[in-house]
Amino acid sequence: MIPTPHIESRNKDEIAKTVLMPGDPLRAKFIADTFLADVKQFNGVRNVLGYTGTYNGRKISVMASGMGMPSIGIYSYELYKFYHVENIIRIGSCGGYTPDAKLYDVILAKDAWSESSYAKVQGGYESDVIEGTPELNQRLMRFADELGIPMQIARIHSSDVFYRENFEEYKKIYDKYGCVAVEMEAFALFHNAKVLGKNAACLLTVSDNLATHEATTSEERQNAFTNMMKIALEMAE
Ligand SMILES: O=P(O)(O)O[C@H]1O[C@H](CO)[C@@H](O)[C@H]1O
Ligand SMILES: O=c1cc[nH]c(=O)[nH]1
Repeated sequence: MIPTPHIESRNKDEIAKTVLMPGDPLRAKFIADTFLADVKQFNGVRNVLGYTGTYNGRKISVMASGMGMPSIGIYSYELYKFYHVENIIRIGSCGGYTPDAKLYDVILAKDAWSESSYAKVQGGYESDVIEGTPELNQRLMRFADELGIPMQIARIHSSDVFYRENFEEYKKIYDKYGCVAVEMEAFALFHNAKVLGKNAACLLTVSDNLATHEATTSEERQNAFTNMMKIALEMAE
């Protein structure tokens, strides 16, 4: 069933087996412009930009997910199911829940805890925790090591809500569930990978910290989180 309602490519070979997936379409463009050669744009529907190119001669794609679980739920499902994508690596920004999470730190999500109904509604999944694919995580840990980039492996919180009325709630989520940072997509991505027999991982860069109130700018979130990009790009086939 291609093209899909949200991806305009008519040829599944235009998309690599491994797709890097930032939330921000302009972060996807930055990665294509900065790191890839022989770049071809395969999606522009709704400005959710998608590109395929080569990294050190190896094929890889990068496409935005938009923000939130409904959005990454659509794009990751279409890529896995209709374009035969095998691996999706989310490369996102996150808010630190503890002062130990410093701006620009890279976190690999071992698993995601969420109060979201996404997995239950999509596939009857009852638990509130879903793991990333351990084999992908092993590879990403090795790449980070080889590149000399420090990376923490931890549980994260996937939230449906960016602006909580009760701001202090994050402290309870840290204490009770051990989530070191918050973002808004990994739980749905991990679920889609699980139900479709595919692989998913989530690399995050700390863009702000709820405990210390430090924050990066929107421009830095778009263009400056290059360490996680370099780790993820090593996944090129
Ligand atoms: O920087 P991205 O990948 O969009 O990730 C984070 O930033 C957005 C919120 O500002 C949410 O999508 C959240 O998950
Ligand atoms: O979802 C997110 C991403 C970055 N910072 C936050 O506080 N929340």
